Amino acid sequence: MSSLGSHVREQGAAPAAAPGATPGAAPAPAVDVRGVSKVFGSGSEQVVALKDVDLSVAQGEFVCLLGASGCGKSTLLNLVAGLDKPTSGTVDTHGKRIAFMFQEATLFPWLTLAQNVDLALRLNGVAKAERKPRVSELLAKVRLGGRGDRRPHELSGGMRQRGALARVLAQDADIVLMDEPFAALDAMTRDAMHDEIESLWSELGLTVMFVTHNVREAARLSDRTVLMESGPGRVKQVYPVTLPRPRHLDDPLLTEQAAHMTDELKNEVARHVR
Ligand SMILES: Nc1ncnc2c1ncn2[C@@H]1O[C@H](COP(=O)(O)OP(=O)(O)OP(=O)(O)O)[C@@H](O)[C@H]1O
Repeated sequence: MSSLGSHVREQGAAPAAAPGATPGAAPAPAVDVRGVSKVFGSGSEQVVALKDVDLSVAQGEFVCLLGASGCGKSTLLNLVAGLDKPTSGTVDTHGKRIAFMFQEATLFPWLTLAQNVDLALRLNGVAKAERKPRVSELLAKVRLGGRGDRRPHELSGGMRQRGALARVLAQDADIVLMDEPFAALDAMTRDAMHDEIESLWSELGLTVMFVTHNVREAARLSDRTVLMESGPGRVKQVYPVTLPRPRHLDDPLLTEQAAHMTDELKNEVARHVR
């Protein structure tokens, strides 16, 4: 483990209290990654995707993972989701419910938006009688009220991601893992989605781990941004982002914070492509 890794652990032990938490109470952990390494393949084909990663995320915390392509961000999310197992080390999510959101909205194209959300509720064990009002409520929450009869191809990219968000909410998750969810959206839509996810996160007390290549997005959204290094993937630096919320991308203080992180990221990318 690097000394920066231990910095993460200290940070994770006592971040800002979660929205709705008892004032002064230490936030409970939602995710504990301890000494995690992940190796793919073997022999000359072997890739050490992660090495000795330590990271704690508190309940209600918003953490962004930033780093050059291939530094293991998605691998780390997959391990937290339980979709894959570490080669060594442990990942503990304390029995919490986890939902995943990807860059491409994973809506079934042959179902309407309402049916997509209904299916997520059904898979979550919600009784039929409760589902219809719940679908309407969830679509209203992501500002898609009245669009439930549309199929995914009839929606804009931003609307599809809102639909994906409604499906995430239908899963009643405590922890939401987001892998570059807004990367394919235009700047204006992305901006609106930032407001959306921030207000849902705050209202519902979600714990979010959010992968991005976009430094300003990380400064806009996160309580802490974790910069990862590549070859092998490790935690390089952790940046607490303490700017008041709601934040605005054009806030000079946010620009300043992002510039600081950009310098480190540029060094990291340059080191990787050398
Ligand atoms: N299933 C797999 N088999 C073999 N190698 C893999 C597998 N999954 C990931 N890798 C390798 O592990 C490393 C980390 O990949 P990962 O996708 O986690 O990085 P990333 O930081 O999310 O990249 P990007 O930003 O480009 O999405 C890369 O070298 C990748 O090629």
